[in-house]
Amino acid sequence: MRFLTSGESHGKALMTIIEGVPAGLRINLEYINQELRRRQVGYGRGKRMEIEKDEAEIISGIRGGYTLGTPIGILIKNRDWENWKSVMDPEKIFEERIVTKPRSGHADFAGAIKYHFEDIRNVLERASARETAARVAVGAIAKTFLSEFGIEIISFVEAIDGIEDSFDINNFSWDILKKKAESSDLRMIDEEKEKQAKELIDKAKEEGDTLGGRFILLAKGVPIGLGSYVHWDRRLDALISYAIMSIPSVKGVEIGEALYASMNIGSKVHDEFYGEKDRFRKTNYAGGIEGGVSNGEIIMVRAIVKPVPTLRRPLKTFDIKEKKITEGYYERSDFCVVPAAGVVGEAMLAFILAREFLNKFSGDHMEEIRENFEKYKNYVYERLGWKS
Ligand SMILES: Cc1cc2nc3c(=O)[nH]c(=O)nc-3n(C[C@H](O)[C@H](O)[C@H](O)COP(=O)(O)O)c2cc1C
Ligand SMILES: C=C(O[C@@H]1CC(C(=O)O)=C[C@@H](OP(=O)(O)O)[C@H]1O)C(=O)O
Repeated sequence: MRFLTSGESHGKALMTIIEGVPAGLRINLEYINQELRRRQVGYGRGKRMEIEKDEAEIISGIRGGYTLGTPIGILIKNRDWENWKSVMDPEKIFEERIVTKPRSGHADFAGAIKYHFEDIRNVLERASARETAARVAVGAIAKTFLSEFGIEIISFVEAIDGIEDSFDINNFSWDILKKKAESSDLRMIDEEKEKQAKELIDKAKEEGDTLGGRFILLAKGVPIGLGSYVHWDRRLDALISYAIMSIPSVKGVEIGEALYASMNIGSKVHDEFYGEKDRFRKTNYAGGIEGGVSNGEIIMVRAIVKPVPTLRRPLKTFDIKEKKITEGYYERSDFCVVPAAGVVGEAMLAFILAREFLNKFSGDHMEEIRENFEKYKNYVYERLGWKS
């Protein structure tokens, strides 16, 4: 399974083609749109989200509600394009709106030099995280596929700036976590902490600044044996890190409680076997992956998100036309994107897990994959002495 996306932030639309989705998977368009909405809302978003109302248009690969096994094409229109038609004209250059002042923290500077552009807009249009809407549509399909095999993914915000929620991978309720994350627009679990974080975001907004934080992704029901230890580019932890790190503004990825483990002795952090079907390990500091292979425990990924770079009180910049240090510029921006980035994280994790699941239990139709999976499940039960 693979996908490509195309589209500029203020262009006509975003597009994606997902290839390798097996035939016979039931697709619910409303579910895709629901996922797109989850990415759009979230405390700390700016004015652009008041313009956009992301909706997926299925172009190909799905008929009568089921996948055909052919490439799936999806289109998401940019409502804001109406306001940018002339600037984004594919044929005429719009001289009056050329951007020559790179914003620190964006691809603006390095991108303009790398691609020989005089107009930084050529960089920022594609480097923009607007593209992540297309990824979320892909993720909705991956999640639909995974749910057929009892695999579920959730995310929540663990920290905004210095305000931290506490999370214990060894002792938490999946249902409570999921419900709390979904019932709030900052996706934090502790109500008091969330209140404090919102106040901090409001303050940053007032002062023309931005905030970062962390989100956590959890995947439950992942079978033993996705990924592999046999080659560097097949390790599941490496594949997941790559995918999560590709999200704009994510600057760090941690699998399980790696930082905690690095500061503690081995006997405290390696997950001893307990042996029961409902509690096979005593702890899950490894976050469900050992040696690059899923071990049947909940997969845990933590992502570190930087404060978004466009500031209402912009930093000094180097004008690439005038070739001198000057004042930066500001149009509009989000103030905090940690909750939205978490939803994109779910999509990327879902894609990697679906792809690796298909690598292991491959088939052209869902029925074939189901058969392969059931056979393997029986084998695992037998190996571990469990009753099915
Ligand atoms: C959903 C989402 C929305 C974002 N919105 C903004 C924004 O409004 N303003 C901004 O400066 N950066 C925003 N970013 C982050 C930038 O796209 C990102 O920091 C920039 O492209 C540089 O990439 P890097 O941070 O990965 O190095 C957003 C990121 C995400 C995931
Ligand atoms: C459009 C989205 O996010 C955009 C991501 C983004 C950036 O620099 O990454 C900058 C902003 O774009 P604009 O300058 O048009 O307001 C965000 O709104 C989106 O998430 O759908």
